[in-house]
Amino acid sequence: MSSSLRIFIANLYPRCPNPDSALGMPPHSDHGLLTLVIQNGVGGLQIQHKGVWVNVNAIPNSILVNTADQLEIFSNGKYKSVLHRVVVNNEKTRISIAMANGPSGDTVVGPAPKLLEKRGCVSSYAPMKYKDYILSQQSNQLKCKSILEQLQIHEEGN
Ligand SMILES: O=C(O)CCC(=O)C(=O)O
Ligand SMILES: [Fe+2]
Repeated sequence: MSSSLRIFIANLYPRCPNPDSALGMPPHSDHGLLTLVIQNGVGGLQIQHKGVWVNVNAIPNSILVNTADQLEIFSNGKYKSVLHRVVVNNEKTRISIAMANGPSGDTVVGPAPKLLEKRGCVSSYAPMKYKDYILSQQSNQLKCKSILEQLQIHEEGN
């Protein structure tokens, strides 16, 4: 991969009078390889672990690194992209800055051939051009891992 695509996202979650009936950001996984996140010390980010939403209590002055969809595809599922969401609270405003890092938009991403060869396994994901992946995800309005699931190849008879 000779170049990369980096998307800079600034998120503002104002305090909410009724936090139990609102979400700052719905459950989703990020489209790239790795996402770097910094935030203003106000919690709200949660990741799904074994079906349960877990608070991410960010360490002050740290950069959080989230695994994203192209990494899951490239590693043929070894590194799963993390499903996450943001909840709001009625006391403080959360601000976060996310830097999504991926290959160039024209890169067709599929499982790494050498990895498949070494492990003697078949591809579990259909290849797709990264920019088409982003467009599909955006037209689908952050619905969990729906685009990734569409690319998954399920072996018959298992
Ligand atoms: O506010 C956060 O920590 C998460 C932001 C996020 O998930 C995103 O921008 O994709
Ligand atoms: Fe995200």
